[in-house]
Amino acid sequence: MKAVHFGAGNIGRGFIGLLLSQAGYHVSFVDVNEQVIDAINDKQQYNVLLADESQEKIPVSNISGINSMKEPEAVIEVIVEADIITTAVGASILPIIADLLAKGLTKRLETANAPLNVIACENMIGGSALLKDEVMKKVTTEAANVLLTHVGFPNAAVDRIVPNQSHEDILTVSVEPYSEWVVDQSMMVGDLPDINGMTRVPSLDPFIERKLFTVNTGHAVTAYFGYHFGYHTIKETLEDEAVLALVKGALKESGQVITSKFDFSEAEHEKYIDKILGRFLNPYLSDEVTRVARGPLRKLGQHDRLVRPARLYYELVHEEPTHLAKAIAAALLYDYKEDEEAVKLQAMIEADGYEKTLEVVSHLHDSDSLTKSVLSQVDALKK
Ligand SMILES: NC(=O)C1=CN([C@@H]2O[C@H](COP(=O)(O)OP(=O)(O)OC[C@H]3O[C@@H](n4cnc5c(N)ncnc54)[C@H](O)[C@@H]3O)[C@@H](O)[C@H]2O)C=CC1
Ligand SMILES: O=P(O)(O)OC[C@H]1O[C@](O)(CO)[C@@H](O)[C@@H]1O
Repeated sequence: MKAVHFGAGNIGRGFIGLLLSQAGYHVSFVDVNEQVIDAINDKQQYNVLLADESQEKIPVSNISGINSMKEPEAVIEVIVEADIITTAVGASILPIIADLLAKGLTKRLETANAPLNVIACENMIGGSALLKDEVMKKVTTEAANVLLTHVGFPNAAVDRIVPNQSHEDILTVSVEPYSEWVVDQSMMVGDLPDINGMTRVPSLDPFIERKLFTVNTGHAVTAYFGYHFGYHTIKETLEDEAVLALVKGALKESGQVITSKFDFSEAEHEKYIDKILGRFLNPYLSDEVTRVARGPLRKLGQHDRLVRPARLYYELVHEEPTHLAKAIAAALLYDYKEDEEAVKLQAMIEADGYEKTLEVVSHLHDSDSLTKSVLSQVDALKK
């Protein structure tokens, strides 16, 4: 069995590539990072280290790598032969990889018509659907009609904390022991063999929203407050009782949205939140606030982890989400110079002010209650 995985980074090597290899697939990693691809081809194996008291080392083998900048034709060839395709490249990169995917899938139609699933494993709602739209824009109408029936793009939620790595061997990756990969069964085509660690569900919405608006909301809120108050790591930030209270406040607000929208009880959701806070405090992981805060323009997007739960809170709970608004304010103040999106965000604020920036980045208008709430929290944080 053959798998093609785009993105040999932290989640690629530490989670999806690991599970696919364990399930018996040969994994062809596709990446633009020459050093990583050369190392994969040179060593043909790497280790995943579990960040807990066991420090278990899991060897991953039956792998190869392709540099898509240098060998696009080789990527097309592996797509032709693939039994499954996955990605973990970052939401903003999906439109870029759609180009090679479209070429590979078009060529595949000439020789093979076995069903295929393409699963985007990114932190966003509807990642595979977005990738599908991008691919469909790049193929002929004739090919698009065949792809619609032969290729599934099931949406997925992926959850495993994999921080920045600092091992001597560039392929070694430390991961938290916990992991969850949930895939929308209704969007799959054909018979995909069982993959240990992948759960199929009839509808993904409750799982992706619960995950994005708890794990990712909680993590992002911690990171933006952590940066604002001068902390370096997530754990250090949460050890400050005052910040922990702010994070818990934000999770209570997003939690009310989740339990109002979906069939999770409040008690069950409280346990879910506690478990996540425990994961953030894992003493065996050192996770920098600047990694978790990365990409503030994406994270301030209207459908993402801060603004969407805050807006839904107004709609469903009919109150002001003060903690989420404060977190959005902290995100607006995020000025880390080595983060390209943070630099752009600060340039926008400098040129046009907070209101206009919120309108462009988060689709919030100056008359929105959330805008007013965020602006007053910006003033409070700046004092
Ligand atoms: N690290 C984590 O804890 C988690 C990350 N995620 C999601 O997984 C995705 C990947 O995140 P990470 O693995 O942390 O990032 P990463 O930066 O470690 O890995 C991304 C990889 O994609 C590669 N890439 C960039 N452009 C490419 C292109 N055009 N073609 C092929 N490869 C390309 C990069 O070189 C890099 O190796 C993101 O969407 C993230 O939100 C989801 C859950 C957990
Ligand atoms: O910041 P991104 O790219 O959304 O992805 C990383 C996030 O995903 C997580 O693993 C949670 O799933 C956290 O580590 C982090 O908040």
